[in-house]
Order: sequence, then C-alpha cells, then structure tokens
Amino acid sequence: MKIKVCGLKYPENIEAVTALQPDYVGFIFYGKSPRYMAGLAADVLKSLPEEIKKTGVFVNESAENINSLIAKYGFEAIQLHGNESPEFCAEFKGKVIVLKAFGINEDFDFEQLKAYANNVDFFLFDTKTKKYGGSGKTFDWGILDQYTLDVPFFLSGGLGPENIEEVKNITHPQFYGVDLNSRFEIEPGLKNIEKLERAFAIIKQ
Ligand SMILES: O=C(O)c1ccccc1NCC(=O)[C@H](O)[C@H](O)COP(=O)(O)O
Repeated sequence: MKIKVCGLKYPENIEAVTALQPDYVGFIFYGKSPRYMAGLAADVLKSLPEEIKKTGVFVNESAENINSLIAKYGFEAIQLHGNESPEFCAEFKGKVIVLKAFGINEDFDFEQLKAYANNVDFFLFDTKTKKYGGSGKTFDWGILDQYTLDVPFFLSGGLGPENIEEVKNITHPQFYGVDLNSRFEIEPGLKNIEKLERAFAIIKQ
C-alpha cells in the first residue's frame, strides 16, 4: 500500500516527514486552506529525494498557473481537488502523474468516473463536505464496492491513528494507497512525526 502525506508547509517538518519515506507528499495551492504553502521556497521541494513524488494540490486553478507551478516547484504529480473536467485532466496526463479527487457520500454516482478513466492516473476518494479537503471525516468505505473501473485509487478523508489498522481490511483490487492529513497534525500544515511513524509501521507491517 502506497502512502501519501498531504498538506505540508514548514521546511523542517517537510524534512522530517520525507525521512519516513512516504511515496507521495502533497503541497496545497489553495488560498482558503490553512495548509496553503504560499511562500515556501522552491529549493525546499527541489532538494527532496527523487523517489518521493512531490504533488501540487489544486482547486479549480487555471491550467496556466498549474503549469507554471509545476515548472517552479518541480512537481511530479498534481492532485485536482475541484470541479476539473476530464478534458482538463487530459491536458496534464503523460506530463505529470494526475490524481483526480472526488468527495464521496452515500449518493455518489461512480458512473461519472468513466469519463475520466483514460485521462487520469489515479482517483483519490475523499469525504464529501461543504469545504475542500482536510475535514478529518471518514466516509463509509463500503460504498467502494460500487467502484468497478480499473483506475487505481487513493483512499482519503479522516484517516488517522485510530483507524489506520482498519484500512488494511480493504480488499478492493484497485486500492492503491492512503492519503494522510489532518488527523496526523499538531496544527494545520504541521505534521506529528511520532503519529506518522507509528502509522507507517502499521501500514508497512
Ligand atoms: O487539506 C486541505 O486543506 C485541502 C484544501 C483544499 C484541497 C485539498 C486539501 N487537502 C487535500 C487532501 O487530499 C486531504 O488530504 C484530504 O482531503 C483528506 O484530508 P483529511 O480528511 O484531513 O484526512
């Protein structure tokens, strides 16, 4: 199971998180988020180990801005967290790894994902809330049985020290990785390294 840690913004903390060797790290480019990484020097990201995929997280950002931020920070992956269309995702597929996020609730229609299947590398299933991302809330993972496409997905939304063991019971064939965020924080954007370390050990057991 792959591990993505999302919403990093402080250089020393980024270094400590990357020392745990996650597969992906996420940086939020959304002004309304308390994890917005504005002001973080590009050098901090460019000096991270090559095997850890740096992921820019965007919400309805223009293609032009995304392209210039990819160039500036050297992102290998992007996570599109807003209402981006399949055509919008296609503009980036093959240039960077594309993760398209969807907020899931009991009414979610998995049929709509068909239109994205050729245009993204991964889906990221997060909990549907009124705000974008980082809610700390889980959704009913049982609904994932309705997902039948062959695009692998990250599970997201409220994963924390208390439920990370349970995640290992998910047997869906496309379950690729977990996305860890607010339940591993001391404050928004500042990750708790001890909690992450324990979770990594459980996941990798
Ligand atoms: O975390 C944010 O502040 C955020 C804001 C806007 C778009 C995306 C954001 N987070 C990206 C994520 O993928 C989160 O990790 C995901 O929503 C799960 O977060 P959590 O419920 O805190 O585990």
